[in-house]
Amino acid sequence: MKKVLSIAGSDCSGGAGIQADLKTFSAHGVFGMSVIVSVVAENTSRVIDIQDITPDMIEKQIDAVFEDIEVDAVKIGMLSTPECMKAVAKKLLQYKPQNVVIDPVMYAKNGCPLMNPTAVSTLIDTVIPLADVLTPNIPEAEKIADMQISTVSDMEAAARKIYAMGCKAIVVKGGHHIGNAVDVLFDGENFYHFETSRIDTKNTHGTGCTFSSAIASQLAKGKSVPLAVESAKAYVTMAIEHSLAIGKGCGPTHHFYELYQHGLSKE
Ligand SMILES: Nc1ncnc2c1ncn2[C@@H]1O[C@H](COP(=O)(O)OP(=O)(O)OP(=O)(O)O)[C@@H](O)[C@H]1O
Ligand SMILES: Cc1ncc(CO)c(N)n1
Repeated sequence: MKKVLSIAGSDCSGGAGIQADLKTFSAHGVFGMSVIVSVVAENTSRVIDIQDITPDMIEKQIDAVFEDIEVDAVKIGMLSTPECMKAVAKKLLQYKPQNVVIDPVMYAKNGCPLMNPTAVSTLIDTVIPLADVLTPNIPEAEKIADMQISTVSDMEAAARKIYAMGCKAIVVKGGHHIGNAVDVLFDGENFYHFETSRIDTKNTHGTGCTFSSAIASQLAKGKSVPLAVESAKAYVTMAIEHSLAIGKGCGPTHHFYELYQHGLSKE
């Protein structure tokens, strides 16, 4: 069985973060592991507080996994401060895992900040160059590329600009756009567009976590980057179609075995 590690924050309400990652891994039939970087007291409506795990403890969790288990892919989510980023980057440079998917989480769906704004330069200098696939949403891509994004060609321009920062491929996600949900992948050579109709729901908490974890799962199983992104887009679309009206705010995506079994090939 392929083994995939999530390095991310914990969402106690279960819809995003480490919890969404582990559910996505299970639905893909890969063995999920987790290194917790921050504990977030949050729900579908708001973030109440964040407690970062110490850099030393982040490093020790990563050591515990890598000294014992062969890791086929890593998904990285919320890294709230430069200190957390540096601890994770140091260990990635030490263990050099394959198939690193980085979701540069800055805000929750309800608009609450999850990354300290002063950490953007550390994200660019130390984290982005470690990504095989980077998956910013539009507001994140705007911050990283320092430009406004209003059209699909702006998404392409931002993808080029961020690619030049050292990641091997980038997907600018179109969940925050209007009209169809278009994601733009750039691998340094080609652009690929993955487009679906926009699903009319407010229950999109954790879509980005679901998408990046699905990409990591598919890369672990040997798919190329474009095929892994295509399949992850199909997975997250189904997970949004079946999303749950849980809580008072933006409800979570749904991961269930039947969805995987009937909707996607098991491979
Ligand atoms: N309403 C929607 N209908 C169809 N697809 C959507 C919708 N919202 C998001 N998506 C898709 O979900 C995936 C995640 O994109 P999105 O931009 O929502 O990520 P995100 O903002 O990082 O998510 P989050 O921060 O909640 O984890 C993308 O493939 C995007 O196209
Ligand atoms: C812990 C965590 N990571 C990521 C997100 C982004 O949705 C969230 N809301 N919470």
